[in-house]
Amino acid sequence: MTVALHPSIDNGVKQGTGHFAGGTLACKCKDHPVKVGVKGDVAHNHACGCTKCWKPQGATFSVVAVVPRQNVTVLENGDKLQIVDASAVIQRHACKACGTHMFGRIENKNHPFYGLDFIHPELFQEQGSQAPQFAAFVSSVIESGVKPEQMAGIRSRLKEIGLEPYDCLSPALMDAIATHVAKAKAA
Ligand SMILES: N[C@@H](CCC(=O)N[C@@H](CSCO)C(=O)NCC(=O)O)C(=O)O
Ligand SMILES: [Zn+2]
Ligand SMILES: [Zn+2]
Repeated sequence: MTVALHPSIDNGVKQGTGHFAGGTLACKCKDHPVKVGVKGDVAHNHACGCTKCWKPQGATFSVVAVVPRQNVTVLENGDKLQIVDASAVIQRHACKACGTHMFGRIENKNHPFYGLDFIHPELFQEQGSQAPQFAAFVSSVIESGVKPEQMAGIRSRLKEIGLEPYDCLSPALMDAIATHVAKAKAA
């Protein structure tokens, strides 16, 4: 049996259309689902192995991407949202009833990713958003109970579906963080 990573990539990564105009994210509640509108396509979509990102039941990885925060609007049942951990860098707004994280927001204006919200594209009611590009925080799955002996299989399956595994973020994002830090130091 192949290693299960996340239901949206286990049968292969489906490419985006390249012109996704945005859509509506819906939580898992049958009654009064929380709905969040997102304008435009997502960026830096990735599989994330960290313990903090929301994953559907049984998944080892989350699939998470960023969008400009001004493109994110709560459309329906926002009263069901609560912040999972107010002390975290990314404040994840989750549905109190079903636990689904609807968007994660950075409030620290000095953070390299300030201005970007983290969202889970699998919650889009529409098809065609950017496909996952890489896998991040892969080693962190061990913190959620994956055995170290399983890591070789997980990394090789990620590579097989075209997601380069990194143990932090991708080189492009790590460079963006370092550039921000260098500029802040020079200022
Ligand atoms: N080993 C830790 C790593 C957690 C972590 O640093 N997660 C990243 C990536 S989340 C989306 O890519 C992060 O930026 N976290 C900030 C935050 O969660 O507020 C673990 O697994 O817990
Ligand atoms: Zn819900
Ligand atoms: Zn994460």
